[in-house]
Amino acid sequence: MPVQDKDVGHIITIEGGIADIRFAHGLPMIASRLVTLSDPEITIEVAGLPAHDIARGLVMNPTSDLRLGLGVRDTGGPLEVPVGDAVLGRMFNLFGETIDDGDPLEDVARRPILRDPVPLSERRVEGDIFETGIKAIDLLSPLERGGKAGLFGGAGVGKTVLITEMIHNMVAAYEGVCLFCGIGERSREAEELYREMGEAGVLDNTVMVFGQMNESPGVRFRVGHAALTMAEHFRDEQRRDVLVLIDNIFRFVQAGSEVSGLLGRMPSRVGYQPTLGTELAELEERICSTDRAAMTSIQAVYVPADDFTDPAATHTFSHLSASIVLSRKKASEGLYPAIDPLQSFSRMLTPSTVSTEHYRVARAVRNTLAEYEELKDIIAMLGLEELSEKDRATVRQARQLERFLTQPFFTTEAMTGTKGVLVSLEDTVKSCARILDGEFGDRDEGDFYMIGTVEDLDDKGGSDGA
Ligand SMILES: Nc1ncnc2c1ncn2[C@@H]1O[C@H](COP(=O)(O)OP(=O)(O)OP(=O)(O)O)[C@@H](O)[C@H]1O
Repeated sequence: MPVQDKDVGHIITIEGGIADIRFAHGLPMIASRLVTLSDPEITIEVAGLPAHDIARGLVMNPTSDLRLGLGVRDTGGPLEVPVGDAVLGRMFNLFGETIDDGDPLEDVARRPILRDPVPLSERRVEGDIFETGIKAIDLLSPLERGGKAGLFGGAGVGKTVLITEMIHNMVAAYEGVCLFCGIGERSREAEELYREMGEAGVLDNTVMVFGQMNESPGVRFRVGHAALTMAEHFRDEQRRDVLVLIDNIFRFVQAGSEVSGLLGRMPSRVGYQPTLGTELAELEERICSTDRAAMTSIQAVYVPADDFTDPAATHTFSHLSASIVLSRKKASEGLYPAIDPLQSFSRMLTPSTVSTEHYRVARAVRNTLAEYEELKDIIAMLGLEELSEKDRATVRQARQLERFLTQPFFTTEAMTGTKGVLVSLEDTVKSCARILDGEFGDRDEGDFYMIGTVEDLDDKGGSDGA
């Protein structure tokens, strides 16, 4: 389509990642995609209209190629990304360009990255458990098919490892489409994940979208929406279930805060943008299940300085049906996955949704671990010997359970030298019930470390029921 003069403006200021563009004949809409009349094109997203003839935009690409006076064209709508079967097995950036080594996509349907969430009346709550094969999660914070789960933790406690393990365990058996969205993390991780998924042979059902830490705040802020547009197309047009994995949702909040700073908005609580709540809701509310198909999501959430009262963490908590909290203390003791069962929560763990036995065992495990937690102070002051026989038995069982809930991962095999295991929920429940029954008496707690089910204890020797 020939460019009409009325759609063209000129850059009048460039500052940081922000450019002001003067349009002589009418302004573009907020969130419109503008492109420079240069080669290569630079994308600018309209973020504000500070005067009757000026649009203020976020520059999505590196700004070094911009210059004053450069012509800018309004494309008349937001950024668009390709959708449909053509995206399966491919890796994309925010602009919908492929970033793997395959051929570029041509002649594919595209959809705008910004869309309103599905109305409440069309949403559906599933109520089935989504098994992960990871003992500590399936037993104590089961995920919901069609629900949203968060993996919370400070730096380096194992969020990425856990999400990669879930991909490994779930994607091969999953009949729907798996969509992975990387926001603001290391590019190396993206490349590794792509290679691993290719090797595992699950790439055909997978789409990956990345806006990593080296990219502009605008890209990191929008890439989650781009990924959801692709996911929604599978759910709505093809009626296929979708599993959306996001690493890391905190980086989305952080990008929003950077954008807000660039636009000169006054910060709010703890320096975050005043619009944190709405921005997060705009993204999270798009992740939902409908009558057409289920959209399940697992999101890693970085918790700055291990402070769980940080506004980014608390706002994210409120959108989730399950939150799995990773603890630095457990990680430092090598108890991986470093899940803190007392802090983690799932809406699914109720007598009406899980089996009676699962509920009973999960409650008993949690209570035993909670009692042990309370006894720790006394043990530190007086020593284990001062405890009553009953309390000593509780401590013994809790320490066995704590170790039993560790699990060797497939994705860390090369690092730990231990083969990964996947344990069904049924086996986890049975094993924990036997530990709670005291069947393993004084058996060394170390024997329970990094095993699958209690059947594996036989391989470790020693005497059962001593
Ligand atoms: N299940 C596990 N088994 C063995 N080691 C693990 C496990 N999980 C994490 N680790 C160790 O912890 C390190 C950090 O893990 P990971 O990169 O997943 O953390 P993260 O929480 O995503 O960190 P960041 O916030 O920096 O991205 C790993 O490189 C590994 O050494």
